[in-house]
Amino acid sequence: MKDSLIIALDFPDKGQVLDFLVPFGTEQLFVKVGMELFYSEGPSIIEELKKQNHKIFLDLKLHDIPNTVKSAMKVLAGLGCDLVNVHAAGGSEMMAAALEGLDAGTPSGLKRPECIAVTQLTSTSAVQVNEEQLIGVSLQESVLNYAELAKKAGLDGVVCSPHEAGMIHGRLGTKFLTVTPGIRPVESGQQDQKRTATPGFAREQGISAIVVGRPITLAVDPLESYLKIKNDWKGVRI
Ligand SMILES: O=C(O)c1cc(=O)[nH]c(=O)n1[C@@H]1O[C@H](COP(=O)(O)O)[C@@H](O)[C@H]1O
Repeated sequence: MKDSLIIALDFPDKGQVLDFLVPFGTEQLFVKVGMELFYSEGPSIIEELKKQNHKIFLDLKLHDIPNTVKSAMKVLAGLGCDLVNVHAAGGSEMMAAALEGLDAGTPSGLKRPECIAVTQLTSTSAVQVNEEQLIGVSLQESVLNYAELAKKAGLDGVVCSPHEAGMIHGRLGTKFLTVTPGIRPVESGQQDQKRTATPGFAREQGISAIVVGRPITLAVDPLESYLKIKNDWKGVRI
């Protein structure tokens, strides 16, 4: 997990995923399966990606009452993913229940998937936190509050933007994972993301893993884009 570049496989079906992966050959990737792909293909897509030896972040952002999240996590733990997530806004009781479900569902002899909590989505701006959520604290304070709740509940880390990761590591330690989407090389458009940063900025913040979707999946040459972002993220000069 540490220092990973996670590719968001935001595709509508398995056929497009397999086509996308061809140029990567036998390189072991860390990939993210989100709602679109999982809802269209179901658990078989996880099996397929595991067969290809890739590490998997199953991003379903669970957010429900504790009992429902616990039961759902028990099922997801059986799929053999490396990383799963919940929304921190579901609260500390829900996050603790997610872990109970994962512990209960992890097949014996296997490692429980790591579990992280989404703080404030990277598509949310500071203005939206003030004017829509009406929570009375700044975006930064809200992210830190959610991160503290996640840590107290026993989670392994959080999803946040690259701009909050340094603050979170400073308060909660560097072992607590920060996984950051909203990564945009200078030449990429922002699309719906609000709190973005370059891979190089992410490296300077000591972020645990970055998540990159469209700058790779929509690139004319996805492999070239992946390698360029990876080099920038690892600080490799070419
Ligand atoms: O949990 C996530 O992965 C996530 C959280 C968040 O706050 N923001 C965010 O963009 N994501 C996911 O990260 C990916 C980012 O994709 P791109 O914006 O295309 O790079 C998408 O699959 C999102 O669902």
